[in-house]
Amino acid sequence: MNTRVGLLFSLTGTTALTERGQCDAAILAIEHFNQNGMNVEAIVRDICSDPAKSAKEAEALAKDGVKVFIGCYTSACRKAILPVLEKYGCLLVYPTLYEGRECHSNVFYTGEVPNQQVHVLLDYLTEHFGKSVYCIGTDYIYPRETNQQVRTYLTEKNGSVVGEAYVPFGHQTFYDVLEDIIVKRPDAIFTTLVGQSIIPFYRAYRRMGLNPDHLPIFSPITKETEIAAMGADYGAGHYGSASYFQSLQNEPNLHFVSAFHERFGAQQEISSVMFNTYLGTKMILDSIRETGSLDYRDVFYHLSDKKLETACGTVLVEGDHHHLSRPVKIGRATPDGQFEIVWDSQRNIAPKPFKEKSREPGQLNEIILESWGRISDEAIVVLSERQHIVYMSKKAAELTRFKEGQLLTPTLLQQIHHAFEVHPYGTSGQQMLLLKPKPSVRSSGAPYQFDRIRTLNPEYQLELEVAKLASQSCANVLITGETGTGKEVLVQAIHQQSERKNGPLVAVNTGLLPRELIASEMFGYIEGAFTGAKKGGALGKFEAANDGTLFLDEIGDMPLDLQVVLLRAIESKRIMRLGENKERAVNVRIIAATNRNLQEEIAYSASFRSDLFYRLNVLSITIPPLRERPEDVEHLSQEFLREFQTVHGDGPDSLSDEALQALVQYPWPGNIRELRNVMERAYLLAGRERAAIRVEHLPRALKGYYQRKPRAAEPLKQVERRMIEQVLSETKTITEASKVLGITRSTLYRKLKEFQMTP
Ligand SMILES: Nc1ncnc2c1ncn2[C@@H]1O[C@H](COP(=O)(O)OP(=O)(O)OP(=O)(O)O)[C@@H](O)[C@H]1O
Repeated sequence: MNTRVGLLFSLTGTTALTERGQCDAAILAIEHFNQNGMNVEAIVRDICSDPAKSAKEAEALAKDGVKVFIGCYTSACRKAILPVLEKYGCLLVYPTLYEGRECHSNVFYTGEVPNQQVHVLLDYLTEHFGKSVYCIGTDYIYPRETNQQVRTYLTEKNGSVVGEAYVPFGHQTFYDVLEDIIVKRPDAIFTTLVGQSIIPFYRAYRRMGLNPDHLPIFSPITKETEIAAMGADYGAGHYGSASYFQSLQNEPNLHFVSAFHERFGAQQEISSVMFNTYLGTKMILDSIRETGSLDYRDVFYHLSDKKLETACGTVLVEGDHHHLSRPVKIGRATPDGQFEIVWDSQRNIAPKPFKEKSREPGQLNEIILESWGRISDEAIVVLSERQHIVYMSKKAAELTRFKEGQLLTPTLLQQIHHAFEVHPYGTSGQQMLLLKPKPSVRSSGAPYQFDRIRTLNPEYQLELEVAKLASQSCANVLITGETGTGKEVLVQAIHQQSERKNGPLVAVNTGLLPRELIASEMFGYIEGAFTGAKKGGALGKFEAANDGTLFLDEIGDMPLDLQVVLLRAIESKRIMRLGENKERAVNVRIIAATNRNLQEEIAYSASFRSDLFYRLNVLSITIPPLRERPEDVEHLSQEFLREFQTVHGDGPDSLSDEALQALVQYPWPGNIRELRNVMERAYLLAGRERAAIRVEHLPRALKGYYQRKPRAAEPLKQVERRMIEQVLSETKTITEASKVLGITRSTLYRKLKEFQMTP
């Protein structure tokens, strides 16, 4: 057999560190193959970690009759040569772990895919260290795709990615990223850095005094070769996963290691990508010899379902997509640069290059959506039929704390409507929401005044008196009330009637903002303060509200450490922009709002600081939920009908008795906001006649309340019990349920006990 094989590896360039060993492994496999009287010629081409060069070199060799290629370490290089493989009918042995989602007819994949390597690492990590992870990677296809899968996988396990950073190929300084990691306090770091950058990253980690026992680094890439290059001390204690480790003590491996050392020197470390290169080269050459054909279709047909005993255990070629089923291990690096096996699958793990994410199938084209979401500045959220978030664009992730896989409960949906202008697309099946932040400065437009806030409820009337008093003072105010009860409306009225009415009213919703953005949103930053900081810096909400009112919505969701900073700013009336050490005086009046019981949180879970609470709670106003003031339902509904006449044109101007009865008896978990939405829907359904809204115009959930026993017959406790039951059935954990219900976990547990319910 006289065959030429093109070895496409980077012998120079940023990934040469790893690829040189792969090239040696391919050469060794070819030499071993030739020992049986064969004559395969290896033609080595340096692709310099450059996709364009990879395609150029591959094409030149293919034109010259080369049919078999081995290499192309990065996914970018692999994808670049696919058109060449198709054009000239060549095959590629791709011997590197990668992100999956590919099954090309001309490629034999002998590296691991995420379910064989990344998922096992995450399982181990979450079991032993915790569920919050910081992802760092080189900025190209593999790390971005892999980290997306990390995010999805962790979400399924109720974990989270608390930070994510990408650096260009060859990046050398990591102190900024490590500082960010320290601030975000993850339980572990997950790195998909490749090439030369791996070395300074692990070294900087050590030099910053971090300790692998408390904050270990997990990597599918950093193995014996990379650890040898950085110095074994720097790698010790960190984790990697693969099917193969040099330290495996089985016969085939002892034989392989000794052959390798004999050929390339005893100092040469052997990593899994090198073993996978040796294995792939050997398997493909054996197959070519056995079929006597260089046609990739014959070769793959012959290889399909082939089983082989190897140094990493039994491997099996999955015929329909040319990936390997294999056992997998997790290793912890030891001070001698090797890996001690801490976990072993002990059985084959089948490759799932297309493992569905936890997404439900739908009509929206995922690929288009993902590319659009990556490049556009739109905040896009896609909901499944069952109201789970199945996709979020980069911008949506930046602007909200939502996670893919999360259930968008009615409460959360209402919060979205509160903070964003929401443009929905699609009515059945999946629904796409385009979110545009509402302007935070609310002094323009037609803000609410006290005369528009009417109530027939005596308790609320007293609270409104306090609110009017508050508008005449400059004391801080804390407004408590369930979502949609009209807290913001009240803030507008207070501001409008205060002496600051000509100044701005600026709102910050700390409940929706990702944790890492809260400080910069509130206090602003200077240019260069952090990666991604805007040129010229940015003004924070405190400064934007100068001489006006700052409305801190969802204050109960503010992380504890930021509560300290906020308290300092409120007390000193001075703020410091991020990255600057100059203090600036600010003159703002603070009105905070929450739907939680902060006193209970202080007492039971210490999740809110009492000093901040007392600083904010100088004047406190509680808005009763709508179900406790059924006397307000009728006049609010009438008010909405009048409003819709102006907005939508002619339509119904009254309510039938039955419809009103249903409205009065319904418990209104979404309060006035929900009532407004229900009325708008009914208004549009009822048509242009000036008739009355009837029960059939109401949503299904409300129809059942018509002709029920009067509300008084359904005690409040019963309503409470029913709501808890409903939320528990829609959520996965007590923490999630308590958030949706707007009460603390301890309160929820108490109520479960009281109602004799099990979570
Ligand atoms: N007194 C009222 N009269 C008419 N509409 C009202 C009144 N109070 C609230 N609304 C309407 O109800 C909706 C919710 O009000 P608002 O945003 O003030 O509630 P919130 O308590 O701040 O909600 P969240 O807790 O979700 O932030 C808005 O559409 C608002 O216009």
